[in-house]
Amino acid sequence: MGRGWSGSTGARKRTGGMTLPPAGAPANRPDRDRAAIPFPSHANRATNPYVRRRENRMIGMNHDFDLFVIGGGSAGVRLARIAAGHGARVGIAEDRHWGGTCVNIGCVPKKLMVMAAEYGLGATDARGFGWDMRAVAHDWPGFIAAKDREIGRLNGAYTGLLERAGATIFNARARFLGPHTLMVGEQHVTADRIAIATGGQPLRPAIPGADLAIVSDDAFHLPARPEHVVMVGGGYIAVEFAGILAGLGSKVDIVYRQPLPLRGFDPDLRAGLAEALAANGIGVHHGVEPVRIEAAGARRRLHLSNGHMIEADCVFFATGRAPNVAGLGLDKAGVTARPGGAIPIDEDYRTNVPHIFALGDVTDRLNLTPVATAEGHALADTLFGNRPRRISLANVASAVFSIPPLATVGVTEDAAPDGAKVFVARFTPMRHTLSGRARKTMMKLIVDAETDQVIGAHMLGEDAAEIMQGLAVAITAGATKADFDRTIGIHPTAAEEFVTLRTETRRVNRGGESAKPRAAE
Ligand SMILES: Cc1cc2nc3c(=O)[nH]c(=O)nc-3n(C[C@H](O)[C@H](O)[C@H](O)COP(=O)(O)OP(=O)(O)OC[C@H]3O[C@@H](n4cnc5c(N)ncnc54)[C@H](O)[C@@H]3O)c2cc1C
Ligand SMILES: NC(=O)c1ccc[n+]([C@@H]2O[C@H](COP(=O)([O-])OP(=O)(O)OC[C@H]3O[C@@H](n4cnc5c(N)ncnc54)[C@H](O)[C@@H]3O)[C@@H](O)[C@H]2O)c1
Repeated sequence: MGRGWSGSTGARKRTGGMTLPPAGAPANRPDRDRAAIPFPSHANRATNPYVRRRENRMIGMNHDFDLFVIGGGSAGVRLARIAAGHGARVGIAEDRHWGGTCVNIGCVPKKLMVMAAEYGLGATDARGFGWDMRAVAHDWPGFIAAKDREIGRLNGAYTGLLERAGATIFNARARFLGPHTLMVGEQHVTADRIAIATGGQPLRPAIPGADLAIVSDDAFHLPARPEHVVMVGGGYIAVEFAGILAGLGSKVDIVYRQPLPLRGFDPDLRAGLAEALAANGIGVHHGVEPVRIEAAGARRRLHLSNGHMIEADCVFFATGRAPNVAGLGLDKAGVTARPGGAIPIDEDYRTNVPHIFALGDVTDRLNLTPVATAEGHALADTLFGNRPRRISLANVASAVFSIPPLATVGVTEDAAPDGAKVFVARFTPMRHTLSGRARKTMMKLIVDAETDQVIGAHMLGEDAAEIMQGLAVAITAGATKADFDRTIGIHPTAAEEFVTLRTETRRVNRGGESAKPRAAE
């Protein structure tokens, strides 16, 4: 390379064999996290056909790197370490936190916070099982410190993974100077190929006083739990943090524009979640928008489109995210982006400039960590692993870690083909027969009437995310309702309901009303 990668960028490089956790992997599963992917790094360079081909032809040898990745989040880290493992000369820049949104200010700390809230609610529920739980109190600063220690451990794990895979890491911001040239911190770097994996950031509505609100980035480091919070938005983050904060003892109001939360999810899940929010003591204000925020000392007044005002300690915007492209210098490289910043790509993650790729949230397709990591892995295998492949975004399961959680895979009832069969079960889960908590579980299957294939599965209730992962395998494999019916359940579980749904609740009827009334549920 002819240059030393040290100094102001803080770049480091080490090589060696490697095992590692996937981005966002829960840290309490060390054995599973140690994926059996060896990274003999430079040994790979001798045997890897891509490297041999490239070195034979000397393609790209006048550039510093075969691949430079901008962004060390879920997509970028996976791409960089797999590409380096295939023997490519890889550089990667991250200017904020290794592991990106998911590890630092997203999935992982959020899930720890959900768990914290669930312990408190569980302690209350335990009374129904004979436990004396009089002294239940939560130590917010203690919990945040414990959470931060775990996130710090994961940050170190990510840089370690990259270094041991043989990638050169830069603790610096990168921007384009030209199609093959980047400014990384204070250094010029050139690369044969460049991947943009810069993720996204929270959006604030353009209303007066918007800066008086917090966004999800702030919520992970609040010095104290706000006593009263107004969540604005009805999406993933709004309902997840409403559950977290209410579970930890805050008074919570949630304000959203639609009649129900979680637009795009199955209508029964949405209705069930709205009921669950209210049952958790959350004030639900639907069909309204925020119009302005004003400060009243340390308190905040949120004025709404219906003329009402809510005064609280904190207004929390969870009103969507926008791709991170500001200051990237896309124009210098000739890369085009859509008006909101999303970078359009083809099926092989190529932007309009063939040697520049984009993946993960910056493309604003399906903004989930497992999608970002799968894209990174597929791109690395395609470019450097002699294994061209694409991933399918059909039947990607997802979960919302509300309290209770919900999870989904495949089509919703709204999107199901005419005549599809709908099976619904709604019941009080066993634990709440004794806890006394007014909480229902809802499960639903949607079956194609012609092929008998199960084309959608939806659940609201405890363990929904854990249960749905297995159903996603069945649906991806094309399981039919007859396959579900011949599967013997595990008793006593809630999950067994998915294999004992025998009575059709209704049919999708695009011509008018559903064939059977919803009351049949
Ligand atoms: C609160 C919250 C909760 C979430 N929960 C879940 C969940 O439970 N499950 C799930 O699947 N998904 C969840 N997500 C979504 C998930 O976090 C994202 O889909 C995922 O992180 C996207 O990965 P990425 O690599 O595309 O981007 P990111 O993880 O955002 O990584 C991009 C990185 O690029 C860096 N960067 C940006 N510009 C530059 C530059 N010019 N130079 C150098 N570095 C740069 C950024 O600092 C960032 O670290 C959640 C998101 C949020 C906000
Ligand atoms: N469990 C998970 O997998 C998980 C969790 C959190 C986030 N995520 C990802 O992160 C993305 C961002 O999450 P999010 O909750 O911020 O976005 P979202 O798109 O899920 O929801 C945004 C909400 O804000 C509302 N909104 C937008 N502009 C508004 C305005 N001006 N005034 C009032 N309301 C407005 C929308 O109607 C919607 O209800 C998600 O779409 C998802 O891809 C995933």
